[in-house]
Amino acid sequence: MNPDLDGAFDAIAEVSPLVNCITNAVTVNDVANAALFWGGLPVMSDDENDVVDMVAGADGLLLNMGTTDEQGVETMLAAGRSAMDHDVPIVLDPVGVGATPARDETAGRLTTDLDIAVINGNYGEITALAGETADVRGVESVGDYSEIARDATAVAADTGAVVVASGATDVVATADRAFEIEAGHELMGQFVGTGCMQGVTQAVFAGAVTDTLDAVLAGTLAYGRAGERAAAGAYGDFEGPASYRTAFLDAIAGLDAAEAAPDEERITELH
Ligand SMILES: Nc1ncnc2c1ncn2[C@@H]1O[C@H](COP(=O)(O)OP(=O)(O)O)[C@@H](O)[C@H]1O
Ligand SMILES: Cc1ncsc1CCOP(=O)(O)O
Ligand SMILES: [Mg+2]
Repeated sequence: MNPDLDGAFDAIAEVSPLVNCITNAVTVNDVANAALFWGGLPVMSDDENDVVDMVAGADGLLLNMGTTDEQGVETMLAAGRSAMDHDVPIVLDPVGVGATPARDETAGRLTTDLDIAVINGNYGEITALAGETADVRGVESVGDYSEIARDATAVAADTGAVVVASGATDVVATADRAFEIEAGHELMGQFVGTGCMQGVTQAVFAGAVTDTLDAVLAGTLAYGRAGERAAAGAYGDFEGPASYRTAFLDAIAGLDAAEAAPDEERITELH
């Protein structure tokens, strides 16, 4: 199956979803531009005095815990409560969960106290959230994850979120369905920020497309296709990972539903 890319791109053009991102200091600019280039409106409010009101009028909230601290977690919880009060979908990127106890505790608080619409993490992070043994070094997923679909499903069942486990093959799971998405390029794993930009991609798509699973399948496929089109040179020549990053951002900006649509089916429903 392939998702309704025409519907998703039209919805984003119509809504121009405002997405408040509380995100890490490493990739914040790439996250803002990825949101803008898809057709959303990014705002990076992270002051508790401001963010509660900002989220009240937003279409999406991204919580990326890459460089958060104690105050940052409280701000995320306040922003998340505002999102829940105003039916704003929350996307969680549990960066580095499984690497330290503090990160495990933060992810536990966010998933317990908030009603999360989408969790987008790499294989190691999703496996750690499932309570299974994971090998997360800093923010990198290392190790072998042959049970990733089972573990993503367990996280979905536990939290009610649509779960995206990113890797060479992305896995998307709800409590009762799971999919593999074959899209993307290995160059996407060779610079910092593609996980973070995938998180904000979910927030833009979920901020415009009513059904969260439809939004995530379309957003995940489109994101991978942007990586492929850039790798194919459709957005200019590149010399290595740094210039590929620029081509990749240009691909997000340039991609429309027709270019995002692959020639063959890329999504397999596992169950
Ligand atoms: N070898 C690969 N082949 C295809 N896509 C990849 C590959 N490595 C990473 N990606 C893509 O890059 C994005 C970020 O994934 P990942 O590297 O797992 O996240 P993170 O940066 O959070 O560790 C995802 O869309 C993923 O599909
Ligand atoms: C390196 C680093 N350290 C804390 S957050 C961060 C960025 C992680 O980015 P991504 O998960 O997109 O690779
Ligand atoms: Mg990541």
